[in-house]
Amino acid sequence: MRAEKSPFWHIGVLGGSGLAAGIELEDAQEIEVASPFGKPSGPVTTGRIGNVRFTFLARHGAGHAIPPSEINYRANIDVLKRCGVTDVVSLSAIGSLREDMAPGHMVMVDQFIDRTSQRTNSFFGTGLVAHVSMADPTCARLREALGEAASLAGGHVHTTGTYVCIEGPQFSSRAESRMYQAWGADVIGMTAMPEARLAREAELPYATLGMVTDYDCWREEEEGVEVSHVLEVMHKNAEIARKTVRELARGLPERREPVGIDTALEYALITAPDARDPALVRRLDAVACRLFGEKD
Ligand SMILES: CSC[C@H]1O[C@H](OP(=O)(O)O)[C@H](O)[C@@H]1O
Ligand SMILES: Nc1ncnc2[nH]cnc12
Repeated sequence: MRAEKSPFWHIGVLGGSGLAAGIELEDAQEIEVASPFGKPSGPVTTGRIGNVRFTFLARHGAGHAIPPSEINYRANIDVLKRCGVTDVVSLSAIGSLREDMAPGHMVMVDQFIDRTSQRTNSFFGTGLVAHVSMADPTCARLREALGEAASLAGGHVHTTGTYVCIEGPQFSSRAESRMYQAWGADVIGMTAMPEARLAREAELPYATLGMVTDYDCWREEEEGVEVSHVLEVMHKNAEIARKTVRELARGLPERREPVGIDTALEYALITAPDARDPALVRRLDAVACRLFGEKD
């Protein structure tokens, strides 16, 4: 595993509901990548759009077989890092908690509220403790490039939004939906956490392109959310999502300048070297390759 990031863009794409079929890539190759954190959601597909490399992984697996709580988020992020990705884009179906974020719109999520309770949310633990900052959980540079690309692809784009991540798999009650509004959340989903936390620990800039599929259930006149309706909207939007990825590839500068998130672990490790668990350190050969990987 190379210790330093490539000076060229390599975007990992985590495809969500309605996007398991992936994105169109040149010279595409499907690869099974093993992870010390267990089984990822499936094989990755790696290829190019112009000069930019993309590696795609369907987070719910083939045929959407894996529910949000059972996704092995650690293995998915580890595998993307192992493939050498420099940045991660998440494509997600979301419910809207605001009148002006209508079904069909795109939201460039910049903040999260985490309501999940059953997911392993860190690569670190006993024998190697780390505390990374999550003050700004998404990468402003990547988010802006993705938002620009989504606009060029014909999307109606909201440039910021707070995403509340629920455990699911059930949708929310009306009381919960209104409570999330009162908390200041704009959109709702079930998968961005702990994905965004783990990306940060793996020193990978992360951005979510949320595609609004429904108004959740806070509106009096609205029936509850139905999956068939969510998927119908997602299938209509899938082409815009794929076009967004192509526009992103076109819009990125040829070389990738480093960002602060590339060194997020620099001051995060607190465990003294002689108190570290060597087995845990070995498992972090990709996630923390800059610190524990083989030197070139
Ligand atoms: C199919 S509706 C609920 C489902 O859709 C979203 O998934 P993803 O973020 O992977 O697109 C939501 O978070 C739920 O998992
Ligand atoms: N209303 C909603 N709640 C949670 N996850 C969703 N994904 C799409 N719509 C959603």
